[in-house]
This record gives sequence, C-alpha cells and structure tokens, in this order.
Amino acid sequence: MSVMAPAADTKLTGLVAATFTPFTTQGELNLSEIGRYIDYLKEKQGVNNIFVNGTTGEGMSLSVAERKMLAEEWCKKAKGKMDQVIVHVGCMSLKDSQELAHHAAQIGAEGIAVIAPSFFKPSSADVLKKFLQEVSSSAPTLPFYYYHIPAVTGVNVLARDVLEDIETLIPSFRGVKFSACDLMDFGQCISYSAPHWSVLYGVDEQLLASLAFGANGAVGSTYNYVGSHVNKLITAFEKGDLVQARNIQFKIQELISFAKKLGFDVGVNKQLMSEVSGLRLGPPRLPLMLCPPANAVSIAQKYHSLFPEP
Ligand SMILES: CC(=O)N[C@H](C=O)[C@@H](O)[C@H](O)[C@H](O)CO
Ligand SMILES: CC(=O)C(=O)O
Repeated sequence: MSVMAPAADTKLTGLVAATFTPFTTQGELNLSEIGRYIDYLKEKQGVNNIFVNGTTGEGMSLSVAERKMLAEEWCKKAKGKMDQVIVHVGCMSLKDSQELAHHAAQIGAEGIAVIAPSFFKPSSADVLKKFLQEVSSSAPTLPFYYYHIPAVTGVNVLARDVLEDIETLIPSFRGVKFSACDLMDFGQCISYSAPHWSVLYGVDEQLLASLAFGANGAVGSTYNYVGSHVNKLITAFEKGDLVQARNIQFKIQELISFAKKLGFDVGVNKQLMSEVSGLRLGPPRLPLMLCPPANAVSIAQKYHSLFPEP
C-alpha cells in the first residue's frame, strides 16, 4: 500500500469503521481526540478505512460548519494511516449536501456517500437518483456511494432500483452501503454491480450472510471495537472455514442482542466504544442520550467476556 498514490478510485474493500463523533462533556466537537482515534482503529482493530459523519457519527445532528471541521480533521489525521476516508454528505437540504460534497473534494477525501433525504421523502427511486445526481455534480470526480438505510430514513425504495443505469446519471458512482436486512435486494445489487463498484454491507450482526452473497466489504459501527475479530471472520470465510466464521458472528450477535435489551442506540454505542477503547468520545447530542452508567458497564462486561484480551 503506497502512501503516495491517492487512494481515490481504488476499489473499497474490507472493513470500514463508521466513526463516532467525539464531543467534549459540554457537547462541543472534540477534534483533539481524532488522531488517537485513528491510531486506535489502525493499531488495535486492524481497520484501515473510515466512514465519517454518518449515522454513527450523528451526522444529521451536526451543523454544516461542524461537519466540515470534522471531515477536515479526519482527512488530515488519516493521511498516511488510513487507506480511505469516506465522508457522508447527505442532508435534508440539497444545497447543504452540495456544499459538503464540494468541501469533501477540496480536502482530499477518497469518496462521499449520500443518504436519502427523509423529511420530504423522494417519491420514487428515480426522484432519489435525481437528488443523488445533483449532489454528485458538486464533486463530479469524487467516488460516490449511495447510502441505503430504509429503516432509518423511511425511504422504502429497493436499492437495486436506485442502481439501475445510475452511472449514466452519476459517472463517479462507485457503490452502495447497504444497511438493511433484505438480502434479496442485496443479492440483486451484487448481481447488477459493475466490477469497479463496491457493495458494502451495513448490518454488522449478519455480515456473514452478506459475504455469502458476495459483499465486497462492510461499513459499520461495531467495527470500531470488534474490527480485529471481524477481520478474522472474513479471513475464515475466505478460507471456507464457516464454523470459525459463525463462531465470531454469533458472539457479535450475542453482544448486540444483550445490548438491545438494555436500550442500544447510537448514544449507548458511543458510550460502549469509550469504555472499551479508553477514548474520550463524550456524550451524544440530543435527542440521543447516554444510558445509565450501570447499563453501560454491564454491556462493556459482556463485551469483555465475549472478546477477552489475548
Ligand atoms: C442503524 C445503524 O446504526 N446501523 C449501523 C450501520 O449502518 C450498524 O453498524 C449498526 O450500528 C450495527 O449493525 C449494530 O446494530
Ligand atoms: C454504520 C454506518 O455506516 C453509519 O453509521 O453511517
């Protein structure tokens, strides 16, 4: 891996951590934690790609100015350490998304991703594609990914329909981050995808199923703290060792189902990452809340019992 060659337009594969946004205890950006965060992902988790300002990063709860400062800091600190930084630039306002897309190109991000707007929802896959095209036109050469997460956006179009002839509208199109449980739609995205696209799966608790369908990689929140184990899961899958791959996947399922019973959301997930990594990520921003400290401790204990330090 050369640090000189721009990673832009290198096919994105393997694990991508969807980063949390570090805040101070007062709820302001804590940019000073980002360098340490990148080192943690690389050295402790073996994760070499990040997806910033997405769901896990509370992107939709941040101002445009904050998103620019974060994107800049992530790109700066990732230089020479991460292979790719993908900046999520989706917003309710097309203008804001365009501004962030243009900014991501200026700061040297390797790609951008865009979620469907969800206050006013696109009425069809074609309308959504027009929105995505307008965003991409502000960064026409930057690799572009559609971020499919219907359970959160309420935009229930099939990802496969979004992909239909999309390169004629968006020549920089390079793939989809598919965060949904519909494996038929996922399979159809894979079978339709061009060789230079990356179809990345985003439901961490069932990654293994997506690998069987041919996922090129995965983007998710849990790769912040189980990345090293999921790298082993992927290696086991590639060697045909499904017993080992399932063993790791089932532990992740056990952790997430345990956490869900205690009320697992992005705020609690962030708290878990702070507990496990020792990074100071701070509280989430309203409307997200921290969970009671006792719950966070018991989720962290579950994590340590499932994934003991070697
Ligand atoms: C809704 C949400 O945050 N989805 C994330 C990515 O898309 C996932 O990485 C989940 O956090 C993860 O699968 C745990 O449920
Ligand atoms: C999981 C993911 O990709 C996100 O947080 O946006």
